[in-house]
Amino acid sequence: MISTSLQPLEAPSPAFICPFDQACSYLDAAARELKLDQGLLEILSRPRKVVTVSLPVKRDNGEIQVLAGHRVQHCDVLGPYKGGIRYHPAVTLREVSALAMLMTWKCALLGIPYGGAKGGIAIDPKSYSVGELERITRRYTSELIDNIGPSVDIPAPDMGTSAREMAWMMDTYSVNVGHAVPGVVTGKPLSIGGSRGREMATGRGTMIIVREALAELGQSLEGTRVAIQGFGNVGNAAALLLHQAGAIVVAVSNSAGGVYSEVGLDIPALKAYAAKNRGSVVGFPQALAISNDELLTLPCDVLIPAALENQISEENVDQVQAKIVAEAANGPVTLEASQALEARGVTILPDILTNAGGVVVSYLEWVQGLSYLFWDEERVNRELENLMVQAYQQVIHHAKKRQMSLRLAAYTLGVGRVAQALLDRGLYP
Ligand SMILES: NC(=O)C1=CN([C@@H]2O[C@H](COP(=O)(O)OP(=O)(O)OC[C@H]3O[C@@H](n4cnc5c(N)ncnc54)[C@H](O)[C@@H]3O)[C@@H](O)[C@H]2O)C=CC1
Ligand SMILES: O=C(O)CCC(=O)C(=O)O
Repeated sequence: MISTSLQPLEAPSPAFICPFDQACSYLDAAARELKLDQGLLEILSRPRKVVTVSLPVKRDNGEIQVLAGHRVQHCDVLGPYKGGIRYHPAVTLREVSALAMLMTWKCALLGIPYGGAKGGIAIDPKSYSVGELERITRRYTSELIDNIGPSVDIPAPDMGTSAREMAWMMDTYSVNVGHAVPGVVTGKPLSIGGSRGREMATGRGTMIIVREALAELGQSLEGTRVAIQGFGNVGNAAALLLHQAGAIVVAVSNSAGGVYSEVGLDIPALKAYAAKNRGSVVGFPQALAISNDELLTLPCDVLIPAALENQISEENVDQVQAKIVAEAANGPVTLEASQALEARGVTILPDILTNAGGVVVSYLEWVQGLSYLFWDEERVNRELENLMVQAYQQVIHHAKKRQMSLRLAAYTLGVGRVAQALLDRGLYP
């Protein structure tokens, strides 16, 4: 039997919030601020290369499924394309294109020499066996073989993927070219050239940016009440580091639901519980069950969406009570909701800054690999801390100087650097 999940590129329903349109709106706002030439804006509005491949996969029961695998390369004017690979049922070409564009601005904002890319396959990894996931990942890598490489495009983990998938990608690429090429991916296991600190890096970067934003308000992490949506690689690490720094993590959730404790959750115990329950926090003792919707509107100081896009929208923005929203996920707050929150004086720490810790340590992993010299975790964390704080200071300085939101400031800095590089290179023919 043959089934297919190839996704047609037809227009979505009107209620759909298109992540690519949202990304382009932010780009337009930055372009207006920078007074960018229209032609330059057109170059930046479109991905340079869009690759969609058909992936026939034999399921364990003998069924043949044909999946669609995407890789969108937005811009490589500053260096090789860089960005994660997402396995999630909601993956579409539009979403991957938006996320690729965000990667371009993120890398430029952090001052790391990469362009932006993203990849994805519309599957729920929990519905596939490890063997099936390995076959899918290897086939996807083989299909992309001419489009990736350590100086061309360097994938990394994103939602639904981890060091395990990166190891399969590295091995498949290496076998295809005939020698070991660790630099083709980052976020690898330590045994094949991964970096210490990469697993916690996105959560650590989020903790650093929240800490800096609180300091700006004369506050500290100690005693700050935090709610976190998503308890995967990013949410889980952010929760632990914030807890260790003295914050009170009152609620966390995953796709199955959430848990709440007025006095703060015991995060190490919750991590251990989730590890035994396929990542789910539901049913954790000494906590009240809450829904994902309730988590977003709880009274707290800092709300950290660390799962999917469009979680705070016109539908729930009026009920959000946090004073700071730290976007650990990519695109978790819609454009309209951002404007409503900003009008109420809520600080939004934008995704391209807040979740940049992952790609920063990916860069450090790549640098270590290229120099055949590996650092201890303390050094990795120190370099991460320096780059994150420096980027935060640039954003806050720019926002104050130009009287604009942190998001617009971050975009203006990122887009401005990419535009300047395009001009200096003679428009990148
Ligand atoms: N992994 C990384 O290094 C980076 C990830 N990000 C972004 O962070 C976000 C999360 O990524 P990861 O933690 O890597 O993914 P993950 O796959 O490790 O974890 C995702 C978490 O979100 C939960 N989730 C899924 N749908 C949900 C829903 N509707 N409501 C509540 N929770 C839900 C899952 O159950 C899981 O706990 C994504 O937006 C990703 O693009 C950004 C930068 C780097
Ligand atoms: O680590 C990387 O290269 C990419 C991380 C990523 O996909 C992201 O920042 O959204």
